[in-house]
Amino acid sequence: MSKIILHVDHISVQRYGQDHPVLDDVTVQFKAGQLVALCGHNGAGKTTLARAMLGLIPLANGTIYVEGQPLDRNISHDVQMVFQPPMAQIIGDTVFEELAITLLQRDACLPSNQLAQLVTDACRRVGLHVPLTRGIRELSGGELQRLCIAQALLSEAKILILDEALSSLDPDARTHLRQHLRRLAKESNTTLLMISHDMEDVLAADRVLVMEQGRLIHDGTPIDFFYGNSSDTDGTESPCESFGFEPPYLVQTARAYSRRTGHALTPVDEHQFVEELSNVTVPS
Ligand SMILES: Nc1ncnc2c1ncn2[C@@H]1O[C@H](COP(=O)(O)OP(=O)(O)OP(=O)(O)O)[C@@H](O)[C@H]1O
Repeated sequence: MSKIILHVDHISVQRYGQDHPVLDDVTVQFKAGQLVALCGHNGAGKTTLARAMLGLIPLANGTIYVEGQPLDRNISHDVQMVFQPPMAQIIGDTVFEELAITLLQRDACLPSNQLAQLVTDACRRVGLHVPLTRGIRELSGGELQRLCIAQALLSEAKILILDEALSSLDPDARTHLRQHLRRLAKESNTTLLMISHDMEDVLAADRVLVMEQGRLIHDGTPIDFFYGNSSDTDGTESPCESFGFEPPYLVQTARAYSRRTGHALTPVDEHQFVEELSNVTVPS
């Protein structure tokens, strides 16, 4: 069983002049190697939770532990965030410079041939296929997002927070990068916390967290979230709908099929949908 990397233990955050806490007694644990989606309507407290996990916000109550140690300034490099807008975190002039700076911060004596290889590998891992000499200002929005994710992965953080980091990508690039992130989480044993309003992002995650008015109100798998009790074929609302989100087209189609035929399908991607459909026994 993978170990607990980060433990948010009953934390509350109170902003000056506000009656209600912005985070209200939030408790959640994160294991290594998971892609976790964090969703919630505007103002629910998602970014505040992320910033608290980075150690950037004073807590009114509770403690955050990273690998069992209370979070403080000395160990906050274990948690990294891809900020919005992405340019806010860029220092270098070219793709190579940007990634080399991060690598050299880790090991200032890296030989140049190894440095070049590691930069090339980092770009490949996130699907950034541009010359390493390309100027940062010449990158498209999607390429810049990939560069920021590559940089955050090179920092060897144990928890990487992506706050709406896929939002500027076109739908194809978004689908591709989502699958990539899922693989990266497993391969590098990094926990990726993806803050998103996009239900397609949520569908691709291993786990779904939902926040409302500063509280964590749901923690489960995408199947729980989108299909609820999988034996329901009578149109009962799923948690996704009851929290006020619109399920992705794939989920709506599968649920319509289940209601109409009485065969409960719970796919989270197209391949699974086809497989589940092909296993349905049709009465002769
Ligand atoms: N620096 C601040 N000072 C006072 N209140 C703040 C501050 N930052 C955030 N808030 C308030 O805290 C609440 C939660 O904000 P937060 O940005 O965490 O929500 P969110 O879920 O990330 O929202 P969104 O989806 O709109 O980005 C909001 O009511 C917001 O107005």
